[in-house]
Amino acid sequence: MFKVLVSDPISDLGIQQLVDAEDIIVDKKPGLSEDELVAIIGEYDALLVRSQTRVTARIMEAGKLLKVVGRAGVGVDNIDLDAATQRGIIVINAPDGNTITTCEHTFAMMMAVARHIPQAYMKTVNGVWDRKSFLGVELRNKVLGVLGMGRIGSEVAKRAKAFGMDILGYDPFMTEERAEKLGIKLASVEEIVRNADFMTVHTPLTPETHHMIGKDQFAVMKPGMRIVNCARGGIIDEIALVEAIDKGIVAGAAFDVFEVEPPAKDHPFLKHPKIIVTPHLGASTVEAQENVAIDVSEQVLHILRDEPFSNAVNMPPIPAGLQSKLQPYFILGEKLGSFISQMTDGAVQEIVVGYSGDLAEVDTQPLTRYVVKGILSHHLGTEQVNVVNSMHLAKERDVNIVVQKSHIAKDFTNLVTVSLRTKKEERTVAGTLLTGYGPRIVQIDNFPVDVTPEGNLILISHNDKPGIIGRVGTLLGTNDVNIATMQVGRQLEGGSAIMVLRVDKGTPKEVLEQLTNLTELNTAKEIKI
Ligand SMILES: NC(=O)C1=CN([C@@H]2O[C@H](COP(=O)(O)OP(=O)(O)OC[C@H]3O[C@@H](n4cnc5c(N)ncnc54)[C@H](O)[C@@H]3O)[C@@H](O)[C@H]2O)C=CC1
Ligand SMILES: O=C(O)CCC(=O)C(=O)O
Repeated sequence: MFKVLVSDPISDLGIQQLVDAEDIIVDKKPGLSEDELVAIIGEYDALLVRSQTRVTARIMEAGKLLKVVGRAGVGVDNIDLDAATQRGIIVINAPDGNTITTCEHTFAMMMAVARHIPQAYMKTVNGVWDRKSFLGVELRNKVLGVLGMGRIGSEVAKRAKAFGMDILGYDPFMTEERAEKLGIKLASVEEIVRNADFMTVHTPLTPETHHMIGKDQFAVMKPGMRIVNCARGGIIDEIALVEAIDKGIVAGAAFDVFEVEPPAKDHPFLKHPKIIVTPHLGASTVEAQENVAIDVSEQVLHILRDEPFSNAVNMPPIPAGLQSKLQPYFILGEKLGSFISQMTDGAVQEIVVGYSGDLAEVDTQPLTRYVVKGILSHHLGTEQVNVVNSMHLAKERDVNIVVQKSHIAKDFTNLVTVSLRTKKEERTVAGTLLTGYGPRIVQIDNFPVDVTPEGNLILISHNDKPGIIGRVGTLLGTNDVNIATMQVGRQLEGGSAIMVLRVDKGTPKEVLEQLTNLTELNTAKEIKI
């Protein structure tokens, strides 16, 4: 017998298959505190949550029998994934079941902000017949900017076309071919901000998307823009948005999500006449709640019964015999993927992974998953990508993956080479495991290097001229960025060269910009591993 605890309000119909299963006992106990959960979780094999329960390390520590945490929805930001992975608890989500519902909520919000529906409703029910204050705008012939063209963003774009809108889309994984199929135009964030009349965000919240619409973007924004956020609080800088509305740059905003939920009582959105809000209702329809509960219950059943399952967010499927041989390479592969995705610009089209030397002899499929995970995590967020789903996510985004093997690894017993082809460029890194020293990057493009892929790095491309290293050192020093180690690689004296610096902390954007302005310096990128 397995025991399943449902700790959030989850559709009864959706979990019926669990209730009906002869080998499962389901307990529904919504609204428990962390302490209360810690006290009872020890007797359960599975925990089913929506977004209210915060599944903390303490809860998982106390869940001695816990095999799986099921999230009835997409975002798993309420679950401590590292703690789950450390304890071998599988976390699964239901990524598809609420796509259409959230897309439709986005439209409800877009229409409501275009026509002032909540504000007009409030006046009307309060007895004021005001037909003058609420002049709206049409969606027809307007430009809609969609940031994040995944499941929900793509559905929004399809429907916006039916409203006669022109769509500009931005997504690091969007290729020209997919954009053409969807009938949208690819654009940069800046192009969207400068040209769109409406803008909607559908990305996860990652370090890269945090405040991706902030002061700088509002400064160049097309006046009269209307903004919708039904994805995650924090993608749009809330304070900067209020300022932009008050300056007359933004005409209105509709938010379903907040940086802190629920928002404080004095949150500036709550009393602002041009901002409309809903309490994270994007996925709240009968259909979506049934869908996600059915999906997640099905997978929980499979996991408890030791059957093949899908939608794991954190579990690496490693064939037992290969575990010990490949384990150290998993770390190397993921680091190479993370490094190359941060050094490369443009929408990813192809990933070529080469295995040379001893590695050519073994089944490297699990290792490729780690490389792809490292690449995709930079754009999709570490919470969403894992070695179970990385290949699937790449395929979903039309990213071609090529694996090459060679028995000869010049100068090394083993070498993993990763090349990334994007619309803009093709870049390469190669790495090896040095016995006793761990992972090393030994090649960046055509330059031989010896870099430990760890911590805060700055990758600089420059011309090999006297004085450049000194200028870089002085600039970083005056900006309080301390260099721990430095590696320089070049092919020919006086030719193009690269520098990899390890610094003690993150490098501010302005300092990277100042670096690129130095004579003989071409690019400077921060890489965090
Ligand atoms: N309000 C609500 O109740 C709901 C909110 N959501 C949220 O909506 C968001 C989107 O969900 P899905 O479409 O299902 O996810 P998805 O994973 O299918 O799509 C996200 C897309 O964002 C793109 N992206 C990542 N970084 C980017 C960047 N810097 N710039 C532009 N695009 C970037 C990714 O490439 C990906 O294609 C998620 O944050 C999810 O948690 C989802 C369902 C309900
Ligand atoms: O369960 C909910 O209502 C939240 C949905 C959501 O934000 C998600 O699925 O990411």
